[in-house]
Parts: sequence; C-alpha cells; structure tokens
Amino acid sequence: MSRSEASSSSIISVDALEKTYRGGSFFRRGDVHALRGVSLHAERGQVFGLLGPNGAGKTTLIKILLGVIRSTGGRASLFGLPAGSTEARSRVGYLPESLRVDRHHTARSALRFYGKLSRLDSQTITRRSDELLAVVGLEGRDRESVKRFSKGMLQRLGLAQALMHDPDLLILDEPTDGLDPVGRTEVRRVIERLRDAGKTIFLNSHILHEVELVCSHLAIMAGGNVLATGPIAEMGGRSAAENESIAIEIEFELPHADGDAISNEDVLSQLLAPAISGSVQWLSEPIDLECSRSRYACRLLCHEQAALDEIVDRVRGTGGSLIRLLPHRQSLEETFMRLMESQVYVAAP
Ligand SMILES: Nc1ncnc2c1ncn2[C@@H]1O[C@H](COP(=O)(O)OP(=O)(O)OP(=O)(O)O)[C@@H](O)[C@H]1O
Repeated sequence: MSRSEASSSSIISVDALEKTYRGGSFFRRGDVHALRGVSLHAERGQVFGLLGPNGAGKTTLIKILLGVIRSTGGRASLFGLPAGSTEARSRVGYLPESLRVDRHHTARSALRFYGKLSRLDSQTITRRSDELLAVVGLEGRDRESVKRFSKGMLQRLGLAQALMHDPDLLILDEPTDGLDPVGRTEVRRVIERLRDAGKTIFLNSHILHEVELVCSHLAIMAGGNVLATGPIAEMGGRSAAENESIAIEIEFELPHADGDAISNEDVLSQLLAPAISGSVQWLSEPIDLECSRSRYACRLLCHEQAALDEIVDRVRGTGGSLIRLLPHRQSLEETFMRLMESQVYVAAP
C-alpha cells in the first residue's frame, strides 16, 4: 500500500479533470471538450456508477483512468498513484464494452490465455480459473466452445478474465449493455458477489435502472461535467444547490360547471403555469385522479416559498380546495431527469 493510499481510503481520485480532443484534422473540424473539470472520488469497497447520456464523457474518463489516453488538465489517481502508471494499472481489472474472445477458445483456454498475458504461472492460472469459473457461474461449462455461449455467458467470462490477476479495482464499461433480462440479472449477481467479497467496482452505464440496482454510489455526468455525485440512497433528495427549494406533492380539487371536468392542459396552462414560471420545476405534471370530480395531483420543486404560496392562492382563488400538501422526496429518476433538463446543454465541443 502506498503512503498516499494509506492516508486515504480513496481508490479513485479525480480532481478538475479535463480532456480536449484536438481537432483540425481532415475528419475532425474543431476541438472537442469531452471533460470540463470533472471531480469524483470512489472509496474502497464501493460499487461506483458513472451514469450519463451518450457523449457525456464516461468512456473518456475510463480511458484516462486506464492510462489509454492522457488528460489535458487536472489530476486522476488510482490507489494514490498516477492513473496510467504501471503500478496502478497492475492493480486494475478491466472489462471493455464488448470483449472479443477468439471463437476457437473454451472458457478455460480463454482464461489460460488471459492469465498468461498477466504473466501468471500455470499453477496460479489453474487455481484462479477454478475459483473464478465458480464465481461467475460457468463451472461445468468450462470445456465448451465459447461459440455456443450466450452474450450473458460471454460477459460473465469477461468478468472472470478481468479478475484473473486478483485486482483491487474492477472497471466495467457498460457491463449489462446489449444483454437480455436474464443475462443482465446474471451479470448483476456476479457484481453483487464481488461487492460482497469486498472488491471496489467502477462501472459506467447510460441505463439508470441498472445503476440503481447494483451501485452504492453514483456520479451523474452530462456534457463533460459531473452534475451530482454521492451515495445512491441520498441522491434522490435535494442537492446542495437546492437547499432552499421545496419539493412538494400537491393534490387539489377544482370546481366545475355542468359536469365538465377541466382538462389537464387547462389546469397546467391556465391555473399553474402562470404561477410557476421561472421559480418552479415540474417533477411530474398534473394528472387527474378523478376526472368526474376534477381532482388533480402533481409534484413540484419550488425554488422559493412565494411560488408555493401563489400556487395555493390560485387553487383557492378559483374556488377549489387543497386536499393534500406534502413534502416530497425525489426519486433517483426524478433527480436524474431534472438534472438533464436543467442542464444548459453544452454538448461537446
Ligand atoms: N478520439 C476522439 N476524438 C474526438 N472526439 C472524441 C473522441 N472520443 C470521444 N470524443 C467525443 O468526446 C465526447 C465524449 O465522448 P465519450 O465517448 O467519452 O462519451 P460517453 O459518455 O462514453 O458516450 P457513449 O455512452 O456514447 O460511449 C463526445 O462528444 C465524443 O464524440
């Protein structure tokens, strides 16, 4: 263990990291700012998810951590060692998005091949292969040609390959992408098993649900920036920037004449929209709970108390009544969608 690692439990430490792909070639017109000052920290034993839409900068960050490309600013270290250094790399296992295992291999011969690449001796290769085939649920299938493997089985073999040299950190690029629900569940189970065995895992994904199921910590990225980071259990709440904001669930009933309920669009455009412009974000737009009685419910994030007061005044002003007004804890999905929507989308470059 290095001295800097001993002083901190950070396995991955990224500070103000920048990456600009230089343009000007025949194929590329201008510079592309793929990372614009990214900071995040993953600690020992965490399953850390990097979530973001296409082009967010996830793969670029992983490539810098692995030393495949260099950053153009900021710092990235693994175990307190510079990312990309030989010592740091030797302690990382990596599963690329689509690992191509040569079709002539069996699971066992593939692991022997990767074990040799990691300079392991034959005895260690046999012992690690036995252990890992059991961990990834491929014991008994190890002499079959990989030609007969499903995508999920190939991905589990890929996990075993990444673990051959018993790394301290596992980096997985979209580990469940392209798998069917059974394959996804199987891969997720292996990740859970590794987590329970104390491995630190860093994975990227653009699928919120997958990240939510398996990760303990998360960074949400878009446009080369980290928009939020922290333990998943706390990501649904308010972010630091929203400390003054109030998330509420409101349910109300409006009067209606001649048995005609007011349409959702009218509730939105006539009653609520004028009250909320600028100072309120929708978490969910109004839905009518009981059309016949014009009862509506919606979730709002009010950035100032006055906006909430005005909504209440407007409901009352139309002769309506408030049924419920409750504080609302945002789900991870709502937080994610709100961050994406509020992002002044500066897509690279
Ligand atoms: N070698 C490169 N040269 C120029 N631009 C690049 C290069 N690699 C990535 N980019 C650009 O950098 C930005 C970030 O790309 P990156 O692949 O890191 O995003 P991502 O979040 O991994 O997206 P995806 O989920 O689609 O893989 C994108 O605009 C992409 O087009």
